[in-house]
Amino acid sequence: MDPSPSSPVPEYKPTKTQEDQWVVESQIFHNYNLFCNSPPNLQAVLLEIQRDNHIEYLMKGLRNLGPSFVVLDANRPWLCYWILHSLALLGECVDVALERNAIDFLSRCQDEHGGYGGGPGQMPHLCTTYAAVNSLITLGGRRSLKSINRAKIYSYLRRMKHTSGGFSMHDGGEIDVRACYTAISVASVLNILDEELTQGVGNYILSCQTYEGGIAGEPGSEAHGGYTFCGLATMILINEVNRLDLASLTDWLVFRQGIEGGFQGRTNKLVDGCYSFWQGGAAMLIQRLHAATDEGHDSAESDEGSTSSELSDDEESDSEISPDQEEGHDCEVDQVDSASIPVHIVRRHTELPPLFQSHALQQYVLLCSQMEGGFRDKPGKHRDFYHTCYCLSGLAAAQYSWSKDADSPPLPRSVLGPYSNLLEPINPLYDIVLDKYYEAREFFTKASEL
Ligand SMILES: CC(C)=CCC/C(C)=C/CC/C(C)=C/COP(=O)(O)OP(=O)(O)O
Ligand SMILES: [Zn+2]
Repeated sequence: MDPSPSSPVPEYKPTKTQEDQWVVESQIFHNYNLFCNSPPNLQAVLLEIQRDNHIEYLMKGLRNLGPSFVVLDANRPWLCYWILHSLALLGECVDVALERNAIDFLSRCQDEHGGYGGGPGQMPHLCTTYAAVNSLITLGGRRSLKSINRAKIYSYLRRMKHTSGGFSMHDGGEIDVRACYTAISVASVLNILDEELTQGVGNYILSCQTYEGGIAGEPGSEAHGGYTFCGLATMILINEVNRLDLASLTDWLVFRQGIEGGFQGRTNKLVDGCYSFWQGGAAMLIQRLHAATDEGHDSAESDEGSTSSELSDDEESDSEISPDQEEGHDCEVDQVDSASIPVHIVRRHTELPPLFQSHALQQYVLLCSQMEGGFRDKPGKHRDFYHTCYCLSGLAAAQYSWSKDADSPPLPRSVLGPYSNLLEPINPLYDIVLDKYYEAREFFTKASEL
């Protein structure tokens, strides 16, 4: 039927997001076309991690924080972490002078009542506390680890604890899933996690899982990759992951990978290199949870049959799943030695393939986010240390998401490009390079025994 002249078909007007999507897709596919139409020797170069350029960019950034890290802003512990962790992923150490400078600067950010601020004299904040602690662990060594005042951090975390079960980002600050993650991650890695801190956290995170399956920043908000990583990692660290609807979380997460190869942070938004870690790291955690329950079984069979992702505190008791856990009900935190969970996560490997298209993600990071030094969100954007850190962390998550066991490196087929692209392995729960995590674990276990 002809449309009536009195009601003409409205002119099609794309939304701003659709227009952005077309521009981004055309830029991304331009990069991919360039790659496909290049001779093999050039293709090999395009897929290579430009290690030297990245190291130069990162070292310059570290030095530019100032001889005494005097740049004025509230983000310096974050800058330290993003740069130091990126260097560690690339297998690079910093020299003694820079290391001392970083330790001294971070010590000056430590508040007299506990926690770290964005700079010396600034109010302590959970995000900068997380960034400072992860930086000092990444630097490693006695001097660095000893500089962290665990007793005061514990009292700071207790002060940030809110009656809702969550945490405030700072005195009088907002309560959200980031605050839960940063508080629990710091407490866990420093070996000061106890029931006073974990109480009610699971309920709070659970109230943030949305109808889509992902996790939002606060109850009633939209599911987002950043918060999904934070919520999932927190639930694993407090040993309550079983309470989440992991099936719908997994569905939501895997559909966030776009045809561009990268991940988007939320439905109908653009892909962005930093979600390589927030989504890719979360996918790696879910895969490790499967490994935890699949151990000793045929993976395909147990993939269908397993209903619980609860982690128990020793290898033998892995099969002892209580009827409650079997049905996915609440679990009892105090039965479990939460301190052993982070090691279980990194020790358990699986022959299950990654939950996402690992090569496609690596291709996005290498061909679209990688610059002559540093990484970016997407073509057309500038590089920065945040995206460099999370593109590299996501790349590591993709490379290590398919290895046969904890002690063997990934097979060459898991690594896109030359095998020399392989980065250092991480503990995805904290996003800390694995050998630095083990060093800190040993140090803070002994510190507790004293
Ligand atoms: C450890 C720690 C503190 C983690 C933080 C996690 C994290 C990255 C949260 C994301 C915050 C957020 C709502 C971004 C949306 O930005 P946007 O609207 O610009 O981006 P989008 O379009 O991709 O959603
Ligand atoms: Zn981003």
